[in-house]
Amino acid sequence: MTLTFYKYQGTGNDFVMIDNRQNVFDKNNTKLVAFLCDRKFGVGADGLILLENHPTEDFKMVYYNADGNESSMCGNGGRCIVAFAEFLQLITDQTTFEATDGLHFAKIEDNIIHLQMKDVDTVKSFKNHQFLDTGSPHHVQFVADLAHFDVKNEGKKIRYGQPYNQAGTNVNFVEKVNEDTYTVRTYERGVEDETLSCGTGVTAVAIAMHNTGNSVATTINLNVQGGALKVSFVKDGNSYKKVMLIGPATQVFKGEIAC
Ligand SMILES: N[C@@H](CCC[C@H](N)C(=O)O)C(=O)O
Repeated sequence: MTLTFYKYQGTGNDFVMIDNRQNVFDKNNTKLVAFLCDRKFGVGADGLILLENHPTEDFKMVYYNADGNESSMCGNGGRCIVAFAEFLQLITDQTTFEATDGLHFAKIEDNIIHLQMKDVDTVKSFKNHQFLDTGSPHHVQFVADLAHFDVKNEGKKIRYGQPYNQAGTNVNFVEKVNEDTYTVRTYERGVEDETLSCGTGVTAVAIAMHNTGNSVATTINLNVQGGALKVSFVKDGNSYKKVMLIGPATQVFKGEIAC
């Protein structure tokens, strides 16, 4: 069988994107997803995303990590699928779609995707880190000299260590640039490596920085390995609402692969 796919990237977090409105894709084939994401034997990507029909909203997003398993929300993937929906002429400049963590509103302004993320009601603070769920689970921790930090090995220890164990977490290492700007490097669960950017990760960092009093700003700039993102939010009591992940999403190429 020959499969038509598109490749997208959002600040360097890259995805195989498939239009599955005609149910062309074998959704339970973990090995096929892992093969397509394999950088040596397949297309190569951090994850694979299916765009599917939805009974009431514009479309449905189904997200798989590079290891082949369906996973929780992907923020950069969410921005990329909005760009893909516009490319397919399913939407114009705004949309509501369903992902694993619920409905997401998004708008496109000057080619930049503004994706609303789920509300965050709980930020758990520990001595050296914070833990929160922004659609996916995130450990947030300051480190010194982030540019030379061993993200892969230190991230892996935390991801598989207590209290996360096998279910795991994504791990974000952070350095402050100024009051409203941070540099972030992320070890991603399901990729089991550092990625160039993680959308739910920078969202978690922005909220954690506000929650811990490191920033009073409600729009935070995040520098990642693959570019720059912004996260804005409104603090309402103990909750973070109207959380927006803002940044570019680009189609890289279209292809066909025998599988
Ligand atoms: N790259 C993503 C996060 C994808 C999910 C994550 N790997 C997990 O399984 O928790 C993003 O941009 O948010």
